[in-house]
Amino acid sequence: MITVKELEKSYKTKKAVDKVSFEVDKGEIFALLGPNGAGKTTTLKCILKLKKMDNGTITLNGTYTYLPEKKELYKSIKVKQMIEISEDISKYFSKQKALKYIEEFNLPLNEKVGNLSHGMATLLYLAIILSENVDIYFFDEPTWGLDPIMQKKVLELIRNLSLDGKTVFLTSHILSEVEKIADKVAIMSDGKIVEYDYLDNLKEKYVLCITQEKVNGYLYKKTENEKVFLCKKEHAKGKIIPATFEIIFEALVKEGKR
Ligand SMILES: Nc1ncnc2c1ncn2[C@@H]1O[C@H](COP(=O)(O)OP(=O)(O)OP(=O)(O)O)[C@@H](O)[C@H]1O
Repeated sequence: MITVKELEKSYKTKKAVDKVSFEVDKGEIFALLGPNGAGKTTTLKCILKLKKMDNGTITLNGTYTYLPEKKELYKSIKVKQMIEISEDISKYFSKQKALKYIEEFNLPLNEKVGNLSHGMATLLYLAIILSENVDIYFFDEPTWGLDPIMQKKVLELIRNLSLDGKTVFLTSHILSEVEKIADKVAIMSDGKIVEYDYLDNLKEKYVLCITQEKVNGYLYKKTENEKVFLCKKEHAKGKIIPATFEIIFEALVKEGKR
């Protein structure tokens, strides 16, 4: 549903996205991960044609909607008017669904959007996006600023989209939530993709090993008399222990910045 090949984008002298390629299939949840400034939002904006890419090819097969990183909405209107406006401007929007989400998210229909808390405004934006019947859903940091209960609910709703055959592209900093829902991930560091695979494969592929020998991998930690490496299973030496997704992420990002 989404194909990105050799995408490049620079801001003046800063190469924000450097030859990024990946594919997302129908019904998949794909997570683009990386530390602050890695190039995730720029990649997403190039895909959505909100930014002009310098090089590369992008193919999008289907209708789509987008939850931006900055969740800004009209402040002076009420929540229920926001729903009515959404119905007017999008042919894919279901008012009935939106009202169901508004209730599920405990949002006050008669409150002005400008009076909602940061988390409530995010939930309103999510209610609108989730009420669009499209093929592909793009979410830039969908659970940013939400409490743990709402975070869980939103993750479940995103998971349900894929169970309905919808395709999901999300960016996130929260690895534990990505681990719960993503099928496939790409880890970005300094504009480049440093790892791209199905999440299950990724966790199978890497281990930590503690040894004094030289290892074909990434030095994760060093103490006085030991070195801990993250490496692919076939390169492991010494004492081998499983690597968590968080450790894999940290080691690959550190290496990517070198
Ligand atoms: N409009 C812009 N002008 C100049 N540089 C920019 C602009 N937008 C982004 N950048 C730079 O491009 C790089 C990638 O930024 P981007 O917002 O894509 O990262 P990100 O991975 O989404 O980060 P975060 O997780 O903090 O949102 C950063 O170095 C950033 O400073």
